[in-house]
Amino acid sequence: MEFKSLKFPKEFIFGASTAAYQIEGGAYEDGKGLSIWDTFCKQPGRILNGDTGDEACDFYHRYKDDIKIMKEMGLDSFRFSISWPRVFPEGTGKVNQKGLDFYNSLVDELRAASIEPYLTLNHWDMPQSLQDQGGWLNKDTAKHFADYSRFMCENLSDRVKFWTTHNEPHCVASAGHVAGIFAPGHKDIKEGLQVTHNLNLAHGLAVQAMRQSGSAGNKYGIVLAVFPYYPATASIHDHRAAQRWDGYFSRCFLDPIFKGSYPEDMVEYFGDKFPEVTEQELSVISEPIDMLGINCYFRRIIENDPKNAFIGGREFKPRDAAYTQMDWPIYPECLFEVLSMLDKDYDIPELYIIENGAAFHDEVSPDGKVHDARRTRYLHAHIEQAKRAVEQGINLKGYFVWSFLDNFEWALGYSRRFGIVYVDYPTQKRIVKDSGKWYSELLRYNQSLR
Ligand SMILES: CO[C@H](O)c1c[n+]2c([nH]1)[C@H](O)[C@@H](O)[C@H](O)[C@H]2CO
Repeated sequence: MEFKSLKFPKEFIFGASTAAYQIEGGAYEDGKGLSIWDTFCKQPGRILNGDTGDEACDFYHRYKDDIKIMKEMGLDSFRFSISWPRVFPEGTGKVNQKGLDFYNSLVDELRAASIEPYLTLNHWDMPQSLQDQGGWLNKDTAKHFADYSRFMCENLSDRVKFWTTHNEPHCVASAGHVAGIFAPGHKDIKEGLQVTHNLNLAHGLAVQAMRQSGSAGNKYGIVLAVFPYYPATASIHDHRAAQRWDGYFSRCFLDPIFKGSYPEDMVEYFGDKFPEVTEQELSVISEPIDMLGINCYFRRIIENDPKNAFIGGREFKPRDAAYTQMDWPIYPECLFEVLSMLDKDYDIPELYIIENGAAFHDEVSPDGKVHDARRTRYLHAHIEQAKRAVEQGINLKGYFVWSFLDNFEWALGYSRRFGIVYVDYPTQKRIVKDSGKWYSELLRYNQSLR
């Protein structure tokens, strides 16, 4: 029985993750306002093949049928995000009732299927109207985010227990404001660091706001991408470069949230580009949270690169590794190593793996099935590492695969498939891949032991 080595505690939950802009579609429907990704996709050259999230997986219309698939698979939980401009077309002020109705119905359908909703409030698709007022560079946006978070909590927290503020704020700050490859497409290091701080502030304000209005027993947190960082060689320059990547991409979020201060080495490294930070703001950012969601797909091997003006390093790709279609090295131990580091260095009540998965070239075979054996092997190997962490006493409470559906992969459009369910975009037909069937068997095995 292959699953004996994947036996988890009874309360451990298995789920699948998605995000609004990547699956919903309905981008201009029923009163939804523009998001910065709606705008970004319309800018020539931004997205591969000129793809957009206009229709995506049409989840906005097909969610009831998709939830039937989730139930048949035996998902314990479904992680999704709220499209802020679908509920607040201008980001603040007037509510779009049809947008709120959609999320109320989504949550009702999930609960009726005995699937635990796991919610993220900001998965990058912020309202364009707030971007027009400076977006995350404007500290008022942090307050608007807290008001939006409070509103959603008031309306859904009788049925939604798990609330996370941001998904990967580092991505919004670095890819969106330094590298310029994600919305809003800015390229300014000082701006990116200010956005880093403002996102942390928005997180803290939102947790405080939700705690005041949400139901007792709710769990509040954030989803961060955390990787193990390795130097490409034994040279001190590569070691320092790896430390800088870990310093910015992990600790410039983990430390203010869990320790109430930014890492001194990073404040020193960025010098006058680092934003002004007050003790009062740090007190808000470090508002205690109940859980941390982790996105971890691989390890990052870093070599020194003075030409990288932001962080002074670049990723090294060893030839002896296997790679996914994202050119990410396959290294299952990344999960155990990240969870062990977090358990050692931070005081975190509960940990969840919110995203882990792989893109491979998938095809529908003549038998009408999708035989994605590499994805099954990837999931098996990584879930084994999650089990290893649980056996070491690390307080890991759940694992969510990225993703439930093939979906819009940001600047790469629809060219990458991460789903355990295949989406034939021209027809929107769903096909549960072999990896989805394997994952379902794993869930059923663990449920049989409860
Ligand atoms: C480099 O891995 C990151 O942690 C990461 C990978 N991913 C993510 N973050 C995002 O949260 C998702 O929206 C992406 O679709 C998904 C797949 O690219």
